[in-house]
Amino acid sequence: MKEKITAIVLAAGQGKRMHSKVQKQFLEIQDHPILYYSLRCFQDSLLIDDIILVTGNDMISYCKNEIVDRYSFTKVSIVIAGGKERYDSVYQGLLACTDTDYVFIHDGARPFITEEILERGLAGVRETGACVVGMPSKDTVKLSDEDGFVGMTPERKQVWTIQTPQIFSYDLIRKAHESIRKKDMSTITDDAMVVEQESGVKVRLVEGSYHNIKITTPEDLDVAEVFLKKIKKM
Ligand SMILES: Nc1ccn([C@@H]2O[C@H](COP(=O)(O)OP(=O)(O)OP(=O)(O)O)[C@@H](O)[C@H]2O)c(=O)n1
Ligand SMILES: C[C@](O)(CO)[C@H](O)COP(=O)(O)O
Repeated sequence: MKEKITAIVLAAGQGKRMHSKVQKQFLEIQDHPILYYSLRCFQDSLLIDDIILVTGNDMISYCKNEIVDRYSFTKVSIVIAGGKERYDSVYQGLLACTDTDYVFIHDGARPFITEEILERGLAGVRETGACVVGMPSKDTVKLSDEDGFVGMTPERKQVWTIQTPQIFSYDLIRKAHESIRKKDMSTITDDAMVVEQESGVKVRLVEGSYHNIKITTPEDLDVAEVFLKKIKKM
């Protein structure tokens, strides 16, 4: 039987670091909400069968009417409410999956994914069941000690900055979430950490792109405008 691949797109965050009235995933760049761009990529992708859109309880109608229906995102099978933390929203997305073999978990605040990134992610997840996209760090990274001094400097060629999508075999990520939810999750900032901590499975790193930024603070909007203008010219 053909395997089923689901994208879980996260749009339930408050965007506190953006300091805007409208949550950042709904801010418009080049006439479309930021959330539109990643949904467009998943909708058009030959790899993706369905999309679960996770948003705030108060934004479900908006997402259904102004995003899913308006842009005919027919692969969106359900729009559901997320939770307080990102990992709570991911968990709600996982619970909403039906007969899924692989999940692509993606930040709705990352508009610049491409079909090539999805292809690399799918090839990567087939190796062990867990794959994250990221890019080798262009900066030297230092870990601070508790007093604000340099604790250590990892060798740069081993340092990657991590993006989304993060791609998993459904059973693996679901079991890892069930297991970690009984513990302290306060240090969990991405999906791979859940698998790293709760299973012996190695997570494959594949290249995303340096364009695949997360819109987090106001200056990211300026960068996104420039990237989009460039993409539109291509
Ligand atoms: N409870 C949450 C928190 C985050 N997200 C989503 O996860 C992605 C990455 O999170 P981040 O950039 O940290 O978004 P926010 O939590 O909205 O930002 P902030 O931390 O500045 O409040 C975003 O698409 C965001 O909407 C989510 O679905 N549910
Ligand atoms: C998952 C993530 O986008 C990978 O870079 C990131 O860790 C999300 O972190 P945030 O604290 O929600 O910005």
